[in-house]
Amino acid sequence: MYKLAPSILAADFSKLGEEVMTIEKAGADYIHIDIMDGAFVPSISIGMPIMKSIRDKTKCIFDAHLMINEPIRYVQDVYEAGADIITVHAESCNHLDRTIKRIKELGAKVGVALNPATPLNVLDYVLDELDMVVIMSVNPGFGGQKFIPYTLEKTKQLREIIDKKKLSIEIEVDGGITLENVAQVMEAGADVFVAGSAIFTGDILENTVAFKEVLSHVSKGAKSR
Ligand SMILES: O=C(CO)[C@@H](O)[C@H](O)COP(=O)(O)O
Ligand SMILES: [Fe+2]
Repeated sequence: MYKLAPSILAADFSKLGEEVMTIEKAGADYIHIDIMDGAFVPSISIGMPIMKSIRDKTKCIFDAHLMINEPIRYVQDVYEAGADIITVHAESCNHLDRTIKRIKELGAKVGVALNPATPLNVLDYVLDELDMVVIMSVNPGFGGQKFIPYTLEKTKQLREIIDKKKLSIEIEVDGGITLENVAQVMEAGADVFVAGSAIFTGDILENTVAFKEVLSHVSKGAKSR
């Protein structure tokens, strides 16, 4: 089953609780929460108090995407704020293996994100420890950027590796996904689709329903998951 993970980075924060309830009603699977530190990425976004404030508004899975240097310093706080899946960037961890183990010890699911230019082989020795790999299809730091087409090939390669090893790891693709290009991302082999501006610009309910409609149809070449 394909999953939709609206990124609240593009939400109207003055009515965040309401918007989260709207996307849940329309079928969102994960709530994607982008946490940025102004150091690993240029921008600063939101943190644990905001996560906590919406935790009781929805039963959706909280998918926290940490764009912060040395995220090991904060994984416990993020978990306690309500994260179900905690994703760290391979590029931001001095000790990726230790960071993965720490997240698992907490009882959260663990994801590792790769910037567009980071090769897949950085995951060679840790892949079977992971619940999710996040292929960044934009350079992290901002919503509303254009999808980088070469990340489709990277997604296909990762799909092949995961299938060959018979691992049950979700592939999430994050950045620049729209109703126009989502079918290509499905065909490349992704399981989870992050969409920020494409969900929160205009009618949130209609946008979410439209994405769910596309994701419920297995397009030519795509496998049913
Ligand atoms: O992690 C990031 C950006 O760094 C993403 O989660 C974006 O926030 C997705 O937003 P759109 O590209 O869909 O507007
Ligand atoms: Fe993200």
